[in-house]
Amino acid sequence: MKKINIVLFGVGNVGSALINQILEARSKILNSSQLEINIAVLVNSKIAFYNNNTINNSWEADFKTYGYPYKLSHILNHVKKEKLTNLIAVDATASEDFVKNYKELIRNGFHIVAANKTANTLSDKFYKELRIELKKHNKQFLYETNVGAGLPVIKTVQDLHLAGEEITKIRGIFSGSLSYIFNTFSNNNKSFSEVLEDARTRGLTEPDPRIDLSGKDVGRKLLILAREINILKELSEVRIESLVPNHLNGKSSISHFIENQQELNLNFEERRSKLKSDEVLRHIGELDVASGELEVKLVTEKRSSPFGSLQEADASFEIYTKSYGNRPIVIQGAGAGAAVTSRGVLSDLLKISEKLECI
Ligand SMILES: NC(=O)c1ccc[n+]([C@@H]2O[C@H](COP(=O)([O-])OP(=O)(O)OC[C@H]3O[C@@H](n4cnc5c(N)ncnc54)[C@H](O)[C@@H]3O)[C@@H](O)[C@H]2O)c1
Ligand SMILES: N[C@@H](CCO)C(=O)O
Repeated sequence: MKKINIVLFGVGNVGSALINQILEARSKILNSSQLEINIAVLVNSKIAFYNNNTINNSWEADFKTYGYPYKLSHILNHVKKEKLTNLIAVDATASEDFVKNYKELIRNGFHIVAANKTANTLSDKFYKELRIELKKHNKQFLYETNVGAGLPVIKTVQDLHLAGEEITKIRGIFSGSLSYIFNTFSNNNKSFSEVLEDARTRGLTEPDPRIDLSGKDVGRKLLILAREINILKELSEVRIESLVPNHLNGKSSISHFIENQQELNLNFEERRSKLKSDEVLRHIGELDVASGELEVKLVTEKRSSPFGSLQEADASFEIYTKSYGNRPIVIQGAGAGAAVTSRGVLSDLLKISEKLECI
């Protein structure tokens, strides 16, 4: 019998879906894998709820009622005091600041599972130091949902690379958010801001939708895959076409952007009016290994092409390698959404637990 103790940072779309999936799957996992999953602490940006009993369906009310203003040091003291082992920190925040805590968490016995892409896309220096710290403390760090949400993209690229397969190019619709937005926008008469608002309220975009529209989210994913195959780049080196006008960029608040998002309509209306009846807009990421170029752009595709015929929030990744020649490995499916993402996080948790000691 094994038990893992999770501290969940980020109780938003993905974090909440994860708790509900764990509640639903917990007894099945206990029976099939002799693994008990305990969510020891729930944390959002303000409060932490220390769960001394088994978490149950009233977790949301308990979190609000019994949550205390939180400090990381309190959480570290709590897990020590309670002698919790097999600790895993889940980062389901979108915070650039939070990842600065990873090294401290590792030093205090935590493995890490991250949906947050930030830790893998800060400087090359941070990227390498984090891996040194993990090795030093014999801790694991899994982040499959960083690219393609629940789709097995990172593992596939890692396995090919590890086996000595030469990856030559990765090209695709990297963003489930923008896939949904441009599928919908190209196929009806709704304004761009209406489509964007619909995607946001369905939990399909980043908490700040400008992270998607500016191309930064796809740029991050390209960088993550590039680093997996030893292409040492910085985010600033990715060539990105931003779809956010300067006056609505990251320097203003999210609510200011949302209040003014109709200002995007004119530009996108113009792009849509230029489409022929057999064409659609598609947001593409490309990593060319030979040139070392990483590029993010909005293009026009034929409706009948593989990318043009994608539906809903589908992402699609074409991985070109030496052995597969000009017929790439294709990984395709929903590339955004809380349910598919949290399932990917849960799968990472189970993978980590396989290597942990029984207690
Ligand atoms: N939604 C998807 O389809 C998807 C897919 C892949 C990856 N992700 C990633 O998952 C993460 C979460 O996305 P989401 O849609 O659930 O976001 P969200 O905004 O709904 O939730 C984020 C949560 O993090 C909390 N938080 C912020 N700063 C914190 C801090 N310092 N400490 C503790 N908690 C903090 C917030 O209070 C909130 O509860 C993001 O990094 C996103 O990129 C999402
Ligand atoms: N913005 C992400 C989903 C949330 O991380 C994507 O489009 O893949």
